Amino acid sequence: MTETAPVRTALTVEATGLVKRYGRTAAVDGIDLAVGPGVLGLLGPNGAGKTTLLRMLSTVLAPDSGSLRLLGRDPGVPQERVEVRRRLGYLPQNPRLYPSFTPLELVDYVAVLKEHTDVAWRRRECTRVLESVGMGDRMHHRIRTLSGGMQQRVALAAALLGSPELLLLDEPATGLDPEQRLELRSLLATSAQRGTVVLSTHNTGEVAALCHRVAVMREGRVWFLGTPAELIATAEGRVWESEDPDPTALRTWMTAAGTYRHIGAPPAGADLVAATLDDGYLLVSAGHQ
Ligand SMILES: Nc1ncnc2c1ncn2[C@@H]1O[C@H](COP(=O)(O)OP(=O)(O)OP(=O)(O)O)[C@@H](O)[C@H]1O
Repeated sequence: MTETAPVRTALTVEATGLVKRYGRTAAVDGIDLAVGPGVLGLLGPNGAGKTTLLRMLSTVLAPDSGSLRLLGRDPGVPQERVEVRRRLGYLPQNPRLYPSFTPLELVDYVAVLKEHTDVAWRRRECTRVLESVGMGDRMHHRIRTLSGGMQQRVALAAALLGSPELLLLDEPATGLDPEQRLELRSLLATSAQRGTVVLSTHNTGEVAALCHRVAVMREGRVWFLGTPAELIATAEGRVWESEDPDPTALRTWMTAAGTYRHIGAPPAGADLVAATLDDGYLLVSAGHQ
């Protein structure tokens, strides 16, 4: 097989006017996105279109319209798509693993699908990625005997195969205990030194700890794209606390201390408090950036 030289570009993802519909639902409704090296977090409420966007970026799903370039290539062209697939890793939401396979067999199978033909390399690489997610001691156990968090780590190992330049992760921390979440953070920080990581999450703490940039999605669109600090800044001066609920607030909730925290347009004399990433996210996802 003759292979063309990989195209190196500062932008790993270049999307313009990306659209994907399911019947009358526009799951992704005209997204423009330019992503370079580092970790990009996708935040958004249920049904915002995060999974659909990640599935398009992973070449699993073709867009209905718009243009998409991944790693400088056009995934719509079969030959270029093969190269892109070799250079990206994808962890789907709720990955379904073959229960009778062992982790080693499963990860090796993914390596074969990526057309890695060197058996010795595959053995080394599969062992390396399984060890990197803390599954080295269980790589010969049947997947059906593993806990949910362990299965998630096996799926993550498969995504890390070949140290991909573009790593796409759909809620990667699902099922992981706090210690494993910390391990995941350092794994992803390492991956981001080599290329681009795009992950969807509902956890703003994860975004604050890990992401260089954050996109807030709602109804199939990106409503905010910037650094976590910039997302916090959208809420500065718009968060206040009081002893009682405030019906003028956009959102109000009770804190652990029993006081009320509000976001929106503060009334005169309001007791303004420092904004957090949660506040910024809540404002933007409510359509009030
Ligand atoms: N295969 C499908 N068939 C029909 N509708 C779909 C399909 N996949 C997604 N949708 C719809 O597209 C929209 C976006 O869904 P998507 O799964 O991309 O959102 P999400 O942001 O990942 O949500 P969550 O946070 O719940 O995972 C939703 O309205 C969803 O119901």
